[in-house]
Amino acid sequence: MIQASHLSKHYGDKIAVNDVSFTVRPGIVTGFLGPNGAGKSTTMRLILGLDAPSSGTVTVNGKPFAQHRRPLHEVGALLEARAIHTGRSARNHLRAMAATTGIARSRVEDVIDMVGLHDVAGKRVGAFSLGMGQRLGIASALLADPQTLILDEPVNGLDPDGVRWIRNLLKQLAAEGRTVFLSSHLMSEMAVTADHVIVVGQGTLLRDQSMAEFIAAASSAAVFVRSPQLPELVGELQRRGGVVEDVSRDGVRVRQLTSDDIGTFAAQASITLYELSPEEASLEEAYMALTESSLDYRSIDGRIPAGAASGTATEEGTAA
Ligand SMILES: Nc1ncnc2c1ncn2[C@@H]1O[C@H](COP(=O)(O)OP(=O)(O)OP(=O)(O)O)[C@@H](O)[C@H]1O
Repeated sequence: MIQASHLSKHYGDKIAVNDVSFTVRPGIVTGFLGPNGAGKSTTMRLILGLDAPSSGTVTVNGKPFAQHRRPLHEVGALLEARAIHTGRSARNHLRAMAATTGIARSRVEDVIDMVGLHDVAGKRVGAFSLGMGQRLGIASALLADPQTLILDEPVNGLDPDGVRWIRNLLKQLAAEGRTVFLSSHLMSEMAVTADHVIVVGQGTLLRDQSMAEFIAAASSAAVFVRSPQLPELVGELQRRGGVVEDVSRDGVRVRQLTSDDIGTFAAQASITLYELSPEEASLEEAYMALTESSLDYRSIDGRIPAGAASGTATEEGTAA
């Protein structure tokens, strides 16, 4: 469990994190969302004791990270943009980490297998692709079998196979009762990975709620219906209090009635339905609606300038 309480971080007069309080619970995947510069990486660094808060506190399993006797057994982390320029092989890199943290050598082979690096474990890390580097970073994070995982943009640089692999891995780790906290700009992926979302904008907490609640709040509460008996259906639904919009040859959008109501009323009037779809916003739509006003890097024509694009280009992932 990660608990932030009135956490703030200032760099000179720049407020990176502004009085943020939240709890990241075990057993689920929690997504950390926000525009570029919103304070996500800073918050993660504060959790890991890599930076000191200006005020407030943040604890992992009840204590500040640095006060744990064996911190790497408590928290595994993958942070962005710190390349490992080493002539060592992946296996030797992990063995060196294991030796300095009192972890059995056999565990190194376990994590190599777990992250799918078996075929390249003898290869020099400096020659790794971005995706291989990310897998090595994840292996490093998992090495001490920690209860809590903090991952900054873990899917960065992974191919579709790698993205699916990490999604399943994170869900499995959460199902084992671990705390999993990850940031990503890839909304479609976050939507299918995270159960809960914490959204920040310009350093402040904008939302802390379940994925389902976050999406439902942005959804229109309309239902799209298709029927070969559209005129009869429209008449029936209006009689029952439905507000009917966008009638076309394809179908109709209905408000003020639920999909259950519409299905029941259509059946009672012996009207055939071909489709009955509650209209739900995507995570991207929900996120954009919330953060539109807090984008730091909007240029005048609305494009994100080069260098501020989502997903930070890292050469290789690494573990804290
Ligand atoms: N060491 C630092 N010195 C000065 N300002 C900093 C420092 N670290 C971060 N900042 C500033 O704090 C703000 C938050 O940055 P942070 O990297 O935490 O955002 P982020 O949400 O992780 O962004 P991204 O999605 O681009 O990774 C930014 O305005 C950034 O420029």
